[in-house]
Amino acid sequence: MNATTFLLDLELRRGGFARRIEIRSDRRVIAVIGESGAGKTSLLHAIAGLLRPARGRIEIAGQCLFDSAARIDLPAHRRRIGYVFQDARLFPHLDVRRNLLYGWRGEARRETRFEFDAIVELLGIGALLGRGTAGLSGGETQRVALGRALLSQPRILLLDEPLSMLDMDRRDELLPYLQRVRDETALPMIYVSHYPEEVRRIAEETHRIG
Ligand SMILES: Nc1ncnc2c1ncn2[C@@H]1O[C@H](COP(=O)(O)OP(=O)(O)OP(=O)(O)O)[C@@H](O)[C@H]1O
Repeated sequence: MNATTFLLDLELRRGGFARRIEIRSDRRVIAVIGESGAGKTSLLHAIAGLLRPARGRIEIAGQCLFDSAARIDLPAHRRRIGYVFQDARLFPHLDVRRNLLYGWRGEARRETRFEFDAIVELLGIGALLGRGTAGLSGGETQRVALGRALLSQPRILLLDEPLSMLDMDRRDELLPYLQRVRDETALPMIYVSHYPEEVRRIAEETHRIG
């Protein structure tokens, strides 16, 4: 991407917590690192429309999602964001296939860029489709969560410490899938982590907050 991909200039407030965050980057894949409590998750929530900044502007890939001065505040469902949480948050009452299909509804069906079969192949989850979520390993769970996020046909992908619940061996297993998603989807991505060595394998540029 040639133009500025990420233009984030905002002030976050949450209870007694207040933080100004300024990130400007023309890279497609950036990482945000910082100590626990620095505001990384809050930043992703603000981008996703789950937390309203006290003031500021959020522009990603040329689209303005929030601008307090211009009174722009797109509702969360119109921001077209794929969000992968630390703890995956799969639906326990649905099998893997239905978890994936949950993302692929409504608007996402009308504008399909990431096809079901292609995503299943990309993430290597074909053998899991008929299974419940309870018996999945941590790495399998996160791959399904990634698939669900991609099938919602996002324009932006936000990853909040997707490896943090995994032990070292499982992290090494999941990383290549994250790299495939990065390389094959061509989506702007923000990758949040505590660990500089992990983000070096994923992101083109790292921003520290806090
Ligand atoms: N719902 C809330 N109400 C009040 N304060 C909150 C709320 N959620 C988070 N905070 C506070 O906001 C600050 C930033 O939290 P946030 O979760 O964004 O940090 P983080 O950098 O993602 O931390 P971690 O790496 O531990 O996940 C913390 O001081 C936290 O206690």
